[in-house]
Amino acid sequence: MFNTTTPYKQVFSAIPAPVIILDTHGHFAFANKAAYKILPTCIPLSDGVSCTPPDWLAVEIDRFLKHQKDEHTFEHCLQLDTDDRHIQFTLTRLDQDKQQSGILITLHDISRHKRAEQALRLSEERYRMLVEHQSDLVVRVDTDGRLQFASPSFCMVFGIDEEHLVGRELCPIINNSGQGMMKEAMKRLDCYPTSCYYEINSQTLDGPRWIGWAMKGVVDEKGKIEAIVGIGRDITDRKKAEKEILQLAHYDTLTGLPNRSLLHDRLSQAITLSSRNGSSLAVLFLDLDRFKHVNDAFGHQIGDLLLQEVSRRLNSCVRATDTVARIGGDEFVIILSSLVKCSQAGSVASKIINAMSHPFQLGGHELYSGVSVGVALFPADGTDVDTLLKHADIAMYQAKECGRGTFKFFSPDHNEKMVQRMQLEQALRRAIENQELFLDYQPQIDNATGAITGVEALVRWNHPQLGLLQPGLFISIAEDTGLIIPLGEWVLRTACHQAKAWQRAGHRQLRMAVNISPRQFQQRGLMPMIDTILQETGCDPKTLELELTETTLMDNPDEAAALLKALKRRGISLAIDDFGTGYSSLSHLKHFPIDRLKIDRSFINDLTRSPEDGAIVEAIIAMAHRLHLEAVAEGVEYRDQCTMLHNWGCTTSQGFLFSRPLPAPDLTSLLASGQNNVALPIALAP
Ligand SMILES: Nc1nc2c(ncn2[C@@H]2O[C@H](COP(=O)(O)O[C@H]3[C@@H](O)[C@H](n4cnc5c(=O)[nH]c(N)nc54)O[C@@H]3COP(=O)(O)O)[C@@H](O)[C@H]2O)c(=O)[nH]1
Repeated sequence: MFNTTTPYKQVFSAIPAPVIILDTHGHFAFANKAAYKILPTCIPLSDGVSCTPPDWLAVEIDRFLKHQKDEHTFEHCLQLDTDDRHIQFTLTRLDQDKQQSGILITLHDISRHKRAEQALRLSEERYRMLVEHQSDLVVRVDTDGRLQFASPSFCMVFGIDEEHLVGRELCPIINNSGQGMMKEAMKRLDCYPTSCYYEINSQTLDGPRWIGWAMKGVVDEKGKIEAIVGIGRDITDRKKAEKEILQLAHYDTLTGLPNRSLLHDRLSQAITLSSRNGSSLAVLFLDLDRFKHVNDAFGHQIGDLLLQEVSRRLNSCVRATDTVARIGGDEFVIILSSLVKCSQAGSVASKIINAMSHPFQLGGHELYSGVSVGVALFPADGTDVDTLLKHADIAMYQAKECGRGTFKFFSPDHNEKMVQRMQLEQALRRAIENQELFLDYQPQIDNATGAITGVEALVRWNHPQLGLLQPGLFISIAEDTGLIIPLGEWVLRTACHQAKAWQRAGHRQLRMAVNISPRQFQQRGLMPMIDTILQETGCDPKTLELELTETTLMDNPDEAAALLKALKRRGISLAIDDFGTGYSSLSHLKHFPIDRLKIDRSFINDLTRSPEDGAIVEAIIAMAHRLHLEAVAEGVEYRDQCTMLHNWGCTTSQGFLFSRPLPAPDLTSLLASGQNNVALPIALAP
């Protein structure tokens, strides 16, 4: 029998581990303090007093004794205070003098370990639930890229039998051509084991789908990759949206051509390539001639069809490696890369002009639309994107000035002119509000009496640095930039105010002629603007005359006729300016409610020396009479010109012979000077 007075007791009392000793009958014989702490209710013995152990322990003791083993371990859960405590019991025989003298029980509190185990189990369960029920695809592969695990979603997407997936290579399943992906991922994860991402187009049971794979390396305790876990998500919709956004950002929706932004990229790349291999490239800037007219006359739908057809024709004129871009309404840019000879650019420009000269059959209409092309060369005309585009644009303007339907290479001289033009444009924007504009008035004379029957208002610009500028220098800029709209409105208002002032001063019949530019005439708000000014100034509409060029009217004859009729209804008279220099269709002319034809001064100039000019002028005057129109001669500088005109029946003249354009106060004095007329050439004097 175990003797508790033996040195064992002292030893066991001193150690911190809980220990219990049972006697040979299996009764409690001793428990140290640590054991009491754990089993205060289960070990109801006072030191030295033997008592039987609880049933659950007695069963285990029996089992131990029966099996004759040296050691027996079991776990038991004890309710201590409010806590459940998991205790591991280890039973060992105690021998004294080779006789069994008792059983030693060591206790080990494994509650914390148990809790951790349970937490792990729960967490695993949670992860399993997540993996098995989520739509993302989850795989784990070994370092050879062979599957160790795949989520049910993966098996479903790729039509794989779950039972036969372990050991299969992942790459052939997700993308046949993606064999290298795993190797690459492995290499990358080896260097940076955090994670990497691939987007792979896979053939799934639902057809081709884009899947984004986030890969993460699983490392062993030595930090070496032992597997890769991949989470895949279907990103097909995102890819589609990205493609659409890219398309919108870089391509013109109407024609499908690259837009300005993509053009910049392509041109920049082409410049880099050309610099590297020492080749040339050309930038062609194209602007359709008369596109606005097509839009106005046939509507925007036909205008759109025209732009689409133009795009097709342009593409057919260049190589597949060249770029055709649409950068605005009717503006296109072409990049011709890797030119062998710069003259090639001219050949392509000619080809384009020829392609555009053929009629377009659109929506039942046969349309014609030419194109003007400007060419800038790399590196001669510029070595960066902006300069090349700017110079090609300038060259295009020059082509337009040369009569449309042509091409021009960029020239630095022309550039100088363009720079001046741009400076003037900037200054012109401020000219109206800075009150730098003013009007001169040139008298129109009755050839029979010498009376001043009217005046033409002519705008001038008192430029703060350049001094007095004539309209020939700035009207075309105003027309091209749209500034003609506010400028024209200012001219009309000022002229009407002046007309009203002269009417008040007694010159009630004095006609005030005002030039209306093509763009002003096409402007939708023209009629309301004229009405407002007439109302505002109180000017009698019967004294107002609008001068329009033939080209202005012929651009869209039907609309022009309607507008002219509306003007006539208000009592405003109408004159065709510079007659003979534009292209009038006589059949249209008879439908226009015109009052006067102003014979262009180029015919008057040589009237006395050129029988041809004389014949033209005589014919115009005769035609005017037959059409019940008045003929007015402009640019009359010599008496004999005036005599000839009078003899042919021309009733009115305007020119330096009578008076140069005058400031309003000077004309007021002239009008007030007496007979309200100017000296007529002697031969005509009444
Ligand atoms: N849209 C607008 N156009 C305008 C306006 N004001 C003028 N203009 C147009 O600018 C062109 C040039 O005009 P300008 O330099 O004023 O020249 C006019 C006359 O000075 C000039 N003229 C008149 N008589 C003679 C002459 O005997 N010899 C000669 N060499 N030149 C002469 O002719 C111009 C008037 O021409 P026209 O208008 O065709 O009657 C000119 O086309 C103007 O129309 C404006 O406010 N708006």
